[in-house]
Amino acid sequence: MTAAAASSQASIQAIGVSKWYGKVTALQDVSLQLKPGVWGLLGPNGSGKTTFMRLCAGLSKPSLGQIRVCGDAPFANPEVLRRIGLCPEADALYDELTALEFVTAMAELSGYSRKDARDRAVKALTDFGLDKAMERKMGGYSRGMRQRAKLAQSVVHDPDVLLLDEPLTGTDPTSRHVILDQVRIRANAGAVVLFSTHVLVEVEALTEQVLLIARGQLVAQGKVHEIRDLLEEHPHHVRVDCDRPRDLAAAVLASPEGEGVLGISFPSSTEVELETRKPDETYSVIAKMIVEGGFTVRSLTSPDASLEALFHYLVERSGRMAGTGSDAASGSAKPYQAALSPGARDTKKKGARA
Ligand SMILES: Nc1ncnc2c1ncn2[C@@H]1O[C@H](COP(=O)(O)OP(=O)(O)OP(=O)(O)O)[C@@H](O)[C@H]1O
Repeated sequence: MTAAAASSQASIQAIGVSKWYGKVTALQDVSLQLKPGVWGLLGPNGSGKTTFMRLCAGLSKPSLGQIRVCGDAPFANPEVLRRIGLCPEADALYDELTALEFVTAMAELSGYSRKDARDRAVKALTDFGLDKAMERKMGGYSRGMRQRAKLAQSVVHDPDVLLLDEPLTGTDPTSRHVILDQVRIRANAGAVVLFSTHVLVEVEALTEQVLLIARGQLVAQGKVHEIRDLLEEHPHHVRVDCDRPRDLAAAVLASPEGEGVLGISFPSSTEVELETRKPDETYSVIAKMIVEGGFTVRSLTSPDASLEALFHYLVERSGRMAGTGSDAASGSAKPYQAALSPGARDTKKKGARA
């Protein structure tokens, strides 16, 4: 590593990165470039978030392609590793140690003297709201406290690149507030913060910049509002559990506002499920028909209100567009990041209707 690279700006770059574990493809041809700021890495379980974080943290090497952190490969590269902080998803703490002992030891591993390491540990633990509990053994900590101890160790050496794998897992609203504040402070100070989660609202509270990953592929990259547009664009399902589901379906279809409905099915004898491209209109027409027809409704739900549905939709659609069928993990589906890059919104819309 050169002196120039050692002082280069904080960044993460992936160039055609794939990672296999035996026959399992955990990541497939991921390319991206991240500058300072907070980046939300969104993906359902098993989509490759942790694998990507581990590659960035230098804990493993890509099977193909290159990862560069601050301009250089992180694997077995102490100069780069010194600039990286990782809060792993796994809850692997030493229960017999106090948080202060643990975070001090982590700072010493980063090369600080015992005294400096301890001072830094006290500051990091205080920043994460553990000032009163730092001398207690972590075995007695709640989940949220354990999470904050892990976060404190990830920032104790003031890293330029902060990798946070599902950092809000098991935290209560107060802990979340503290954690999100610290993430903002680090990003404002010039760090690249990669924040993984499967919950869109967690990211929305922090940043506009989102990377969507599914089945190991980067399926979309853009601003939160662009992702929201995609959510609106993809077919939405509304399920109603009521006394006369077939009559309700007929009433909705007969109404002029029911024209956005693309399909109807009856998952059980008391349920009707409508597929629509215009969820707002469909919700209002259902409500109107329920009142006018005097239906008795037990529940009205959307089975795909979560991001999970969007991931499946994007992966399937990108697979169809690339002519590879729905199993994008085994095909060469084109990710959406190009379509979602600034100035390319029209391309995306055209592609969406193709
Ligand atoms: N060490 C490993 N050996 C074999 N397969 C692995 C290994 N690590 C991950 N995988 C597989 O790679 C894929 C991606 O896993 P990864 O843990 O990166 O996903 P994730 O998005 O972090 O999931 P989660 O949200 O559940 O943590 C999964 O199919 C997983 O089973």
